[in-house]
Amino acid sequence: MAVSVRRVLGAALLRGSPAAARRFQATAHATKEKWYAKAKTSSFLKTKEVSFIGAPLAAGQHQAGVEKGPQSVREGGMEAVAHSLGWKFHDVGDVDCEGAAAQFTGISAVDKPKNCEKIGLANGLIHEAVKAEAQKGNFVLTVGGDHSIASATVSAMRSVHEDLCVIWIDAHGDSNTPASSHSGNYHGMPAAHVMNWIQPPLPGFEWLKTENMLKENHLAIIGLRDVDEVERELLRDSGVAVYTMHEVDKWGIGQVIDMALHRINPNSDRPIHLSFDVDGCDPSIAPGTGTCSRGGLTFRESHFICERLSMTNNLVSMDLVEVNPDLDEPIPGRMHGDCHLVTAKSMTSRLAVELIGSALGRTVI
Ligand SMILES: NC(=[NH2+])NCCC[C@H](N)C(=O)O
Repeated sequence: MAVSVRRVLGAALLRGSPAAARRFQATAHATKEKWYAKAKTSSFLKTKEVSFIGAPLAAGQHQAGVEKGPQSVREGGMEAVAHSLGWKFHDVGDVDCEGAAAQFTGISAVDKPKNCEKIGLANGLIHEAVKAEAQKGNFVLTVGGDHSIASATVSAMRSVHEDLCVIWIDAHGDSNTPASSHSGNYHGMPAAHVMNWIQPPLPGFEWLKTENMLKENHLAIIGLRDVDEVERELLRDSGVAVYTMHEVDKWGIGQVIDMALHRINPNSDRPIHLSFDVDGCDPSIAPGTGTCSRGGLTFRESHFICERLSMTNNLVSMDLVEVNPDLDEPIPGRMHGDCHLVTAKSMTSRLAVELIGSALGRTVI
């Protein structure tokens, strides 16, 4: 570490910029973080082991195919990538979302969200699986499925880590209540639900306890550009730290992440969960998802988020959601810089594996 800092400092001085060198030194000192993520795990983890949980839930939206997300990430080389970064990889398998949902056969007690009881039952299983893996002290990687699963994963992580804070990457707020939602789709509601904005309690979600919900000021959402009217008011009036694409344009992703972390984790002493919706990325790099929105995060901005969070040494878990292989586009051709361990067949699945790699500590040098 010392060598690399000196090298960069030296380079800055050689370029005749002592101010830049001082700035670099100040940042290195202030963040108290190591520059190489590869060798370490989060200070909140007991092991350098990833638990991979497949959560093939599709009932929170209407496009078929998103249930194939976990398999596409597995086949895309996830295990090999994790191994190359020094992690043991434990594939827990897929949660039986369909089986759980099939247990509800009646007519739903509510109009909105659609499929409420079915999603609640499936999410209950996901919640238990995530909690069990987190209790072992492993890094928990849950691959969706649609973003509905986040109320299960966040509350499970929160039940193990009381101080948990969450970075939520998304084109959408996912902060609708049944009353504010136009679509009635639950994948537009999990953030609101896990912050206890939805009353009365939803049928099927009896496992979701108030003590495992997230405080508004422990959530930061980044990448927004497609928000519903009432949802906008809800977010504006809340304590959630919201950074839309406007803020990303204005400040750059580096500043935005630092501001977000400062809001939700000011003393860098809280464990962090990353809930990454691939539709936060621009459709030009992530076309295989159900609710695309133009003007999203670039390839580098998306990776920077994962790299930066890995470097905090506080990242304990991650969701990667909304990859829909049926809507995806083929990879146009291999490039020299492509990692040979990533064997995904289509663009968005490939991006998902690569982003998880960055969150697990992949660095250029
Ligand atoms: N996780 C997602 N892709 N959410 C999209 C939500 C879209 C819209 N705001 C809705 O509530 O229906």
